[in-house]
Amino acid sequence: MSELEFRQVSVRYGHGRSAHLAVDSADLVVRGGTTHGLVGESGSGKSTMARIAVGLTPVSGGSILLDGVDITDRAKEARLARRRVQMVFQDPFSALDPRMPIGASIAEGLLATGRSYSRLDREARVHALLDRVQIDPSRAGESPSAFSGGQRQRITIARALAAEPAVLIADEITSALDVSVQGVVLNLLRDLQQELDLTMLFISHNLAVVRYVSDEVSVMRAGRIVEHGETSTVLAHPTDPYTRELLRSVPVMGEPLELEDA
Ligand SMILES: Nc1ncnc2c1ncn2[C@@H]1O[C@H](COP(=O)(O)OP(=O)(O)OP(=O)(O)O)[C@@H](O)[C@H]1O
Repeated sequence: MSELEFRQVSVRYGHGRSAHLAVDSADLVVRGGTTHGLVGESGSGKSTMARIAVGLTPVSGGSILLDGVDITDRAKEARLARRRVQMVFQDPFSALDPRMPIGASIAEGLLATGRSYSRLDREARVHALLDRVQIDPSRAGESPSAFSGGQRQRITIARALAAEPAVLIADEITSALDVSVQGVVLNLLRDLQQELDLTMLFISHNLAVVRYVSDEVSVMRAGRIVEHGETSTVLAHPTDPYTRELLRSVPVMGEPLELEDA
């Protein structure tokens, strides 16, 4: 089981007077085999944390360690380690190439393992992955447009799993979905996390969703981690005023969370 650690990480967008510190000396540890929720209001820096972990955005300072290897480094070892961190994005409609059959998209994910597969092995693996995310494997040749939003999100999860990730980063993966299918995707993710002993960073502004899947939680505000701990403790006894505010202002399943007095 792999551990992902953000150590004193900062990210600055832009230069000079227009520079903006999106992440400010953030520390966060996703323990091996657990799900760590990252919550915070829009613009607090959550997606930036996801993007730096998979190398889509460079860090301006600090390091990100996967089992002790700094994956922000340019060395070959770091690049190989970074492939073991995979991300599932918010929007399943833009995450898949519309011209590519879904089986081919999933097969692309296999490349990150660095192994070579025969055509038969590749097909067998793609079929097994589709089966695992409850999509009929006989539909591997169909394009993404033939599938619903929830099905597409399951296909993107299958693609991420094809890379045999040590760490999965899920960035608002249910927010573009109908409420009716959000539960299906969350349950699938929870099952996969347990089955594969995945280490998962689960980003969402929806506290109900975070509570459902996360062992631990960190709260982000204006680029800083303002509070972290076991999910049940943080949500029941938030110590930071911002967390209390967040809990009060975000309706959870239509109801404000009941807060015990600190
Ligand atoms: N490519 C970029 N260039 C400049 N500023 C950016 C860029 N990406 C994000 N930002 C800014 O950095 C800050 C953090 O953004 P980020 O997307 O990480 O927050 P977030 O918490 O994920 O928000 P949301 O939930 O709305 O996606 C915001 O002020 C945002 O406007």
